[in-house]
Amino acid sequence: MVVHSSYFLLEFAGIIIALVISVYAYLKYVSFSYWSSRNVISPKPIIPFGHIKPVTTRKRSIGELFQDIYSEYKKHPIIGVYLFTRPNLVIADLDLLRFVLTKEFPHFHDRGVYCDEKTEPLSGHLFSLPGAKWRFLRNKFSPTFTSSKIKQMFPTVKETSNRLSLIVEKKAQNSEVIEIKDLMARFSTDVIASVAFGIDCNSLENPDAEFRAMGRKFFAPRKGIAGLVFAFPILHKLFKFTSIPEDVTNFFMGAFKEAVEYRTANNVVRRDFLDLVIQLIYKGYVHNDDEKAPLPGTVDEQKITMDEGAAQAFVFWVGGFDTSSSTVTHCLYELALNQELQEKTAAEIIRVLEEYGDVTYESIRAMPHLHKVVSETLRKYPVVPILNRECTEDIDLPGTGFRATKGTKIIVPVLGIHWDPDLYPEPEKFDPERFNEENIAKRHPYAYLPFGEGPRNCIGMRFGLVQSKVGLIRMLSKFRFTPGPNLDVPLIMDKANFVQMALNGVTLRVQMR
Ligand code: HEM
Repeated sequence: MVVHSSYFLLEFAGIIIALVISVYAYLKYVSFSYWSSRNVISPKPIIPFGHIKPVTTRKRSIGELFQDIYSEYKKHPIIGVYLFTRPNLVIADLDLLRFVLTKEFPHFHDRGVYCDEKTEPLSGHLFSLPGAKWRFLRNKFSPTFTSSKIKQMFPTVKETSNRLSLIVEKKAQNSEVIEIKDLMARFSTDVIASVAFGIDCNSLENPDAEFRAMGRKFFAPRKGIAGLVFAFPILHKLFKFTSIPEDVTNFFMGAFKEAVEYRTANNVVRRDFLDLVIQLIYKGYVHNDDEKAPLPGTVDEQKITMDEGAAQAFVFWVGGFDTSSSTVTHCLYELALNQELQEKTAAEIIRVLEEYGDVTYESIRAMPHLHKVVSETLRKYPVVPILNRECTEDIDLPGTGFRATKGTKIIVPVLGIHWDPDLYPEPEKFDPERFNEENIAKRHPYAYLPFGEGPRNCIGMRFGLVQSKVGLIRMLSKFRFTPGPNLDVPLIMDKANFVQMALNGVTLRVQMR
């Protein structure tokens, strides 16, 4: 009996060892030889992580991982990496970036991220949709982001910024320390909730408002699986992982449908994103700015569904609130550390506000220094630290000898490029003059990618900039910021978050001017 069971144990151990050796050999000689067999330079992978181990152990964020790889291998135009066993191609050469993002966009028009409209309707949004469906919706929605449409939404941004100012004023009168990141997230939550869902959620006064709570929940890192599902979107389908927590989905679907029904039943017309989405649902196109109905046959009148509308309102919220609030937060942080620059920026703002009477859409354009400061903020802290694309049709990548085949995953290391000392000397230095006309002209246009590039760039760029600048104008025209006692200098970024965000918040002391 004893002899039998020890044979069994030995056999079992032998099978396990043989299995482990076979898997190891397969990974090493098959999976992880993908790049070497195609003569593409690749850092040595760690089995079974490939190159993603520092992210899974929270030593580096995903943006920092690709920054490290770019910095070390940037003399090569393309670099092969593995996210676990999944090959991804990093593009390090700026001309090649232009080729992928713009010139040959039809070969790279997808992101290759999870999207399953049937089981998760909110996942069918512009950011993740592939192919013809993306093109259809991007064409439908582009007219909703023109400057004249954004101008119509300006009063909402301005009114919300007044409320922001009142809240900060109470703190400034006693020279209190405030946590800027959360405050700004509440400001942009209120703006987006109003323009995309028609809801006055007032998270500025009520930090626990449901909209804000749902935002926190959606952006809370989903432990363990985030890196895996980014590398293998198929896991969503296999294991029924949803990309959005169920209660977040129910909340947004409900809020959107209720708002649409209320406006249509009561004939309410407000000049905001929701109104434009309603036009796309009921008419199939948005009115021209001159408000004349288009001639029959001159526009595509194919309507969008309620679910498609809800998914876009959702992505405007996801794409709009954290990006803008992080931008304002990082900017105030840098200005708190550099009082001279803060005074210079405030002086321009105060002078222009006196000239225009108040903050207006036009007054923002009269603040070139503020624009440089915001540009440098987005250079040093690109909220989206990598871009990604998927090759949708085989094509040779010029100057590399490599043919990208359908399905090849592409990564653009934005953080690495923005911190490249050959492009931006002393990259850790905050210097808005990098964005004066002369310096911009000297740089490659693809050396600056905070909003991406090409036909699939950020559709909300104008709105994001307006919202961020109005927040800054309100803050800097009335208040002075200095570092708070617990401020991390330099900022420590949250390694678990895809977007660039300060781990411990940004605490600044605020005083009246
Ligand atoms: C400072 C603010 C913002 C930053 C830094 C930012 C950044 C980005 C970046 C880097 C991308 C990817 C572009 C690419 O792959 O080439 C993107 C895509 C997108 N953004 Fe923004 N964004 C901001 C504000 C907004 C706002 C306010 C909205 C909506 C109201 C928005 C909606 C979107 C959407 C829908 C996409 C996907 C576009 C597509 O694939 O067609 N973003 N954004």
